[in-house]
Amino acid sequence: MNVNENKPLAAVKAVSRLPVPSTVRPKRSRSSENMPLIEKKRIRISSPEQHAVRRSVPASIATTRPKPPVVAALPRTYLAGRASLAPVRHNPPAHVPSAPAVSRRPAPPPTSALKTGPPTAATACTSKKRAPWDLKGQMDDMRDKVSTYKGKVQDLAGENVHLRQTLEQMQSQLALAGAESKELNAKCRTLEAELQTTQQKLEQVLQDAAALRTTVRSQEEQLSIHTHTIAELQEAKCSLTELVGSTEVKLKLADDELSIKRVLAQSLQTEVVSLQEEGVGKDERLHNLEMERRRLHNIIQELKGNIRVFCRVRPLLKSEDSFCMDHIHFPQQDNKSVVLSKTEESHTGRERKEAHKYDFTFDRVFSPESCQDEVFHEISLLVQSALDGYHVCIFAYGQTGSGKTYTMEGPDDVDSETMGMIPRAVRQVFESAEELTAKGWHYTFTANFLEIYNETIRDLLVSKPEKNVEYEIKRVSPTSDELHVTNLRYVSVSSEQEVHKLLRTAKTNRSVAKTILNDRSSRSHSVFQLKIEGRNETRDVKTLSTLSLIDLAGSERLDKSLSKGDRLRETQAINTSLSNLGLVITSLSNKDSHIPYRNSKLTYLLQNSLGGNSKVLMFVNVSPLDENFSESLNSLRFASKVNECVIGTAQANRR
Ligand SMILES: Nc1ncnc2c1ncn2[C@@H]1O[C@H](COP(=O)(O)OP(=O)(O)OP(=O)(O)O)[C@@H](O)[C@H]1O
Repeated sequence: MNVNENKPLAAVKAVSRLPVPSTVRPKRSRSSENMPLIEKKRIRISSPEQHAVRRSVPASIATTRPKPPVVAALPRTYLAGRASLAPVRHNPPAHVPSAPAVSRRPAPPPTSALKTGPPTAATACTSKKRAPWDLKGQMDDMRDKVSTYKGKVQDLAGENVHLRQTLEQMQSQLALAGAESKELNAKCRTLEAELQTTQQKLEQVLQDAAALRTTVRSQEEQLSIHTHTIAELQEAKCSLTELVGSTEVKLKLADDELSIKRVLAQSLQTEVVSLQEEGVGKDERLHNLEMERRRLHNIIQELKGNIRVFCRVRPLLKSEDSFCMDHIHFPQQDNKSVVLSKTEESHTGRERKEAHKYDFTFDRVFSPESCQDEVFHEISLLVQSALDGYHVCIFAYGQTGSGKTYTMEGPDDVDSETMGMIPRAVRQVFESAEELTAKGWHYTFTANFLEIYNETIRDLLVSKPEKNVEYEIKRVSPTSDELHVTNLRYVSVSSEQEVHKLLRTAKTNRSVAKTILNDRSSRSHSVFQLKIEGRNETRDVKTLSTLSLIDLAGSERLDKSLSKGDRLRETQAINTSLSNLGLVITSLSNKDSHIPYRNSKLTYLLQNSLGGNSKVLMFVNVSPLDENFSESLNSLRFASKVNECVIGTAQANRR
């Protein structure tokens, strides 16, 4: 631009001879000077940025943002134009007030505007070129120009005034806007604080809402459960209602039935009373019949003899196949005879003598074929007597190995068929006692099991006996006939099984002793006693009896056993006690004033069971072996003697 500034002046100097003051000659660019004024105006007005600025002003006024200072907001070119008093036609003042609202970042002025300088007098005259000599014309032109410039200056001054007013307005608006801004800031802060509080509250509310949602969910679950339960309950209620309905119907029917039955019951009650009266009479008759049965039963027993002897010959064992038993015969006519026969040679041995026969008759003879059940059948009435209040004593006598233990207890591998007299008697006692409860009888039982070896007593129910324990036979009291053994174990039993348990214990204890002391069991008496106490409270009757079941020691003779030392003493003791048993029975039979019970422990212990007030049964067990002929003969002779005895009439022990 500066390059072009001096060019018009040079041109003026070159064409004009009139002095032209350099001060009034404005510097103009050649391009600007040559540009028509209207075109310059068009450039300014048509500047799109200016249009944009003007258009944007009203829109900017609407915002609440603080307004920028007017001067700062005006484009530089705009101000520069004014400062240079450029002969540009400005927009009317009416548009100016909107200038303050121009945005802080106005659009850059057009480059053409920057390059445009104010029009010079020379450029104004270019259209009408005066001749160099036409100084007057030139002067007129200059005057026109001056007046034109004056008018412009006036316009600009007016515009300036207007702009100042606008500026003041804008400043006041700015102050207002500042105050408003402060107020708005304060409000904003308040609102921010409120917003913060609200946000906190919102967070709290959200948390609460989350918790509530959880609660709602659980409540919903519970609700669904409850709903389900309610549905079930309703179903149950429906079915119950139906049930109640049907039950009510049934109840009504039952009520009707009940009233009918009440009438029936009344008539039945009357009948019962008459039957009860009848029953009392029948009870009385029944009791009398029971007592009569006992009396008759006793008479039968007495007729059979209060001491009876059964003979039993055992069969040959498998190990005894080589032996024969031709010497024992059982006559066919009855079951009460047994015959022993033996052919004896003469002294010279040349001639054979006739066979000797020894006939024996007993209450019952059992051949080797007889089974345990058959034998027990014959003694069961006697066992029944024990429950009726009679002392009953059953013992087995015979030589060792003749079958005493088998008869009384059974074999080692005992079963229901081979069970001996003791377990069978116990079973019958308990079964009969049970049956008699219907007739008002109640029984209690006490059991003991002992053994007498070499005249000393040992408790078979005690596995490990204490040393130096004395077993003495004594009266229960000085006035009582009842006996008891000191330190002996008396076991209260209430069932057959309990007694069987005791029998097993005794068997074990006996077999232990047998091992320790060379077949001691054969040389000892084993005594099982069951004390039976009965009471009939309605009749005020009591009974007391003892059922004694005894397996005696082997009765072999001293000369045959060739015993020495301890064995001799054992044999002597056995023989003494067995012969004392015979003596007692004989004395009882002879009704002697003195009965030698005290001669042996066995007879002393059994005195009540052997005496007049008891029923005695002796098994004489016989071996089938012919080598035992003489022992068998002795046993049968002893049994015969016993069988001949008649012991006085037994009395039931009733109180
Ligand atoms: N009636 C019988 N039927 C079958 N076997 C029997 C019979 N009697 C006894 N026996 C058997 O004979 C053997 C001897 O019998 P048991 O032991 O009973 O004699 P015991 O007289 O008791 O002898 P001990 O005096 O030594 O005790 C045993 O094996 C036994 O099982």
